Amino acid sequence: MTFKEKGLLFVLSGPSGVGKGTVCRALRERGTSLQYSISVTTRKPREGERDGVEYFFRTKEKFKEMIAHNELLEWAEYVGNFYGTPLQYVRQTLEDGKDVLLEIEVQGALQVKQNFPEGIFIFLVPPSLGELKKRITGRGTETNDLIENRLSTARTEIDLMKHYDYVIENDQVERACDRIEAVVTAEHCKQSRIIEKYKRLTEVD
Ligand SMILES: Nc1ncnc2c1ncn2[C@@H]1O[C@H](COP(=O)(O)OP(=O)(O)OP(=O)(O)O)[C@@H](O)[C@H]1O
Ligand SMILES: Nc1nc2c(ncn2[C@@H]2O[C@H](COP(=O)(O)O)[C@@H](O)[C@H]2O)c(=O)[nH]1
Repeated sequence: MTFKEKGLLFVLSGPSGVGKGTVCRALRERGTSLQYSISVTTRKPREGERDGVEYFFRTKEKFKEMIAHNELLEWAEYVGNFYGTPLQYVRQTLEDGKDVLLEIEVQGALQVKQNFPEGIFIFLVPPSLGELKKRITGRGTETNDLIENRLSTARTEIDLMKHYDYVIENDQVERACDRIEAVVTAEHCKQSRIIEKYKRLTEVD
């Protein structure tokens, strides 16, 4: 029997405006081994966002069809829009032995945890709630109402961070990236030790 080495699934969540997207972009620029899943959403593209790059932008009807056909690993309604992770991309990439990073909100992350408990769950936190408000307001992409809505959702999300394996502060983008890379390295070491042990225990004399 062989022990096929699959990729690891990392899930990054955190309140709106904490800097998940910024940190993921910085990680990409570093050229780590992580692969990034592109989510499907029913929200309208922001200025500069392109279909198939930041998101696959779809209608509510199409999104519901994807749910009905079991095409999503997880999905959630977040502040009036639907978001979901295409299952096939994640499944195939992990099978190919590559790590995947999902940048998703908390309800979706908890679904992944139920269906894929071997995933590694990271929660990104801001230095303070005041700083979070400053960041989401400073981004200038949402109306005041939506900002308030996202900030009140943030409080509920923070209550759920106890379900995560790691809590990482995004005080500075490069430092947050270092911490995430340290988690990836540690999880790989753990995995290698398990595989090594398995091979030794199942070796034929
Ligand atoms: N460490 C940081 N220090 C200061 N500003 C930051 C930091 N990280 C991100 N920002 C800024 O905060 C704002 C929100 O960042 P970003 O859009 O990446 O957040 P997000 O968590 O992906 O939000 P959402 O969940 O709403 O998509 C951006 O203007 C970004 O430049
Ligand atoms: N459950 C999921 N949440 C997702 C997914 N893709 C993104 N997100 C999260 O939604 C909010 C809002 O994103 P925004 O781009 O509108 O600011 C944020 O927390 C994202 O992480 C997904 O596939 N599933």
